[in-house]
Amino acid sequence: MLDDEKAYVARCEAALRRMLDGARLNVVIGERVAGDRYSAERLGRHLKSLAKELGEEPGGPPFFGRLDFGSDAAAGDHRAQRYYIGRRHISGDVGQQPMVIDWRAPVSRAFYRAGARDPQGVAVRRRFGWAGMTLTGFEDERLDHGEDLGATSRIVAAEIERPRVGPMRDIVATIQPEQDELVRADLEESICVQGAPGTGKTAVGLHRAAYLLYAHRQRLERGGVLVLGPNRAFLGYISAVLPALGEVDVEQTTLERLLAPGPVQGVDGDAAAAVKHDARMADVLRRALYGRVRRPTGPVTVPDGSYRWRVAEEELRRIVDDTRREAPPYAVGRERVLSRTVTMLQRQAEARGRTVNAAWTRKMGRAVTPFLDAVWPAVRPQEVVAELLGDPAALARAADGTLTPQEQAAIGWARPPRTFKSARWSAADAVLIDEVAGLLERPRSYGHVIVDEAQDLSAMQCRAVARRSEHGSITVLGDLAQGTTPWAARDWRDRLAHLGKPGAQVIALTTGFRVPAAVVALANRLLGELEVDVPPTRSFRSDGRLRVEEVPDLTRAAVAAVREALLREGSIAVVAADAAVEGLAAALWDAGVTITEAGEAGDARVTVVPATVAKGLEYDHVVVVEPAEIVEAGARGLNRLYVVLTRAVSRLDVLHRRPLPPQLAGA
Ligand SMILES: Nc1ncnc2c1ncn2[C@@H]1O[C@H](COP(=O)(O)OP(=O)(O)OP(=O)(O)O)[C@@H](O)[C@H]1O
Repeated sequence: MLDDEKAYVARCEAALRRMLDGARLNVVIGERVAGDRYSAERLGRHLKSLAKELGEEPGGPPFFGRLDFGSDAAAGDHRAQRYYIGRRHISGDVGQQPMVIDWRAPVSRAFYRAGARDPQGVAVRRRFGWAGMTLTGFEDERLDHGEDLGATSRIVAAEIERPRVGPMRDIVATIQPEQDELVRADLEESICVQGAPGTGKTAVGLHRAAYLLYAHRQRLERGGVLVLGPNRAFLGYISAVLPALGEVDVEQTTLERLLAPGPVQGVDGDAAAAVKHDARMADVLRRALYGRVRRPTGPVTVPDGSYRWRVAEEELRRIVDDTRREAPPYAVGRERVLSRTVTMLQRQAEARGRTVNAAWTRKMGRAVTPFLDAVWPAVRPQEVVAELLGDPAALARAADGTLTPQEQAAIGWARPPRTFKSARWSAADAVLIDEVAGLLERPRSYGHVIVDEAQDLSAMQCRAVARRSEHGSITVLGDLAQGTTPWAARDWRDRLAHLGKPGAQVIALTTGFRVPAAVVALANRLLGELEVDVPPTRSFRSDGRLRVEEVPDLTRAAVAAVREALLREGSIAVVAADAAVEGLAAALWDAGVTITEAGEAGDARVTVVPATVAKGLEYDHVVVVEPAEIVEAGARGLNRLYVVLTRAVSRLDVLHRRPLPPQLAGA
């Protein structure tokens, strides 16, 4: 029977080659047959992108599952049909059904969701085991006989427990039913996934992106899909997943880089950052911007040949007041005031029998500009923020009743730059500038935005995301227990409101696929102290090893732990307080151990990871150095330690010289 399946593999590979050859040939023919140059180019571009998609796709097994539908009515249209499920669609011969169905196609849903209790018409579900490109075996579940292995399937368990090497991989072959529900949620639905470490939030988010692009290709290609992660190391770690699923056009970045593409030059103190990230700043900025709009004083008069046109002060006031009431984006408002004023002039001119054309309108527009600059001046967002932070009187005007005098003092610049162009903007300033830019002009709205580690976003950062998903939906991924920024969320409701999706459903994932049970138990000792209400997690994994050791020399012990870990397969990380990282890296280097930077692709199996960068990453073997120092290194230190302790897939060593934090004592 395995031989039959191997023969099918060979047929699939041949069919895939034919598809690729066909696509390439179409490019050539398409260029020749198109009637005119315009359609030749359009057709060519379309066919080339198809060929590129097919050709660029990284190789891999052609399928991972098979569904045999039963012959009763429950099977519906699929009665007695057999389907192979894989990462990509493979066409059959002309008039024949596909050799392999895309995992995202509607019929594939049963592969993930069918169970003994609800077989969905499926008689047998087959999972295939592979070693590289070689088919090594399969495992059947006779759902029609009530057989349902669920996550105890040998093949599923092997995939989840495999030692981790290199960057994150896709999980299409083993998506669990509760994950699949989130992956395939409707495009219109915004969802928030609260999940403990290793429950698959990131995996779910990335697969959801791939699913939505498949199900709503045209709409999303127009709007675009954006994935936001916490830092560069994290993005490096996840960057290969979507391309492996055939999706190369998803923008993956950090919010910081999205808002300030250049380097951030300024640094805020804690007090200033706290105020700048507070939702009240939205009000302050709005007032600062609209404080520039002035009441017209006096009429506008414009000489025009032997005539002189005039708009009275009263009328000008009405124009400005009406425009303010309509509340368009600021830049649109300016255009409106201009065109309404010119219209008034035009009416007078036409009443006098003057012929009015485009050149005349432009001339009037120029003549009205000084008035416009006085009542509704053009501004740049940086200018507004610089004035606010650099001029205490301006700040007081905009923040009166909203920020206390102390808060105003905290964000004011001690030494304002000469002009806004020479300001050294901080990361928080970039968020403020973006808020003003959003008042001036609405930014591009994506079709779907996926925000990972969203618990760490401030209210103002959430608003920046909301502006970019105004006409789309979002997937919010996070864990309240892993919040490490000073403004991290303690509950999801207010964050979802700032994200512009107050009605989004919050769904919890509670099965952990990364962290072994013994390690979960250790980390859970901290949960009670983190002041968040999150459901407990059940670890899928009973394997794994935890070692907590008091040592006289941390560096020497860390080097020894790494040496021992190197005897086995898998990635290794030494995680320590940021200040200790350099010393540890140097010691490992001296001991002849090659290391790579967190999130960088490299051959070395060992990484030294600063505690502040560890979020979202995972390694097969983790060596945590001096927990007490990690806790002390900043606010929310216990949350930080919780993140650090939950990065291990197989083995965790906790090395300490000083006493462990009391919550871990006796571990
Ligand atoms: N259904 C699954 N099958 C196989 N592996 C899975 C499955 N779900 C999750 N995993 C694996 O478990 C690990 C943790 O997943 P992921 O990083 O998505 O979790 P997370 O909830 O984002 O964790 P964290 O909160 O720590 O960032 C990954 O290696 C992922 O590939």
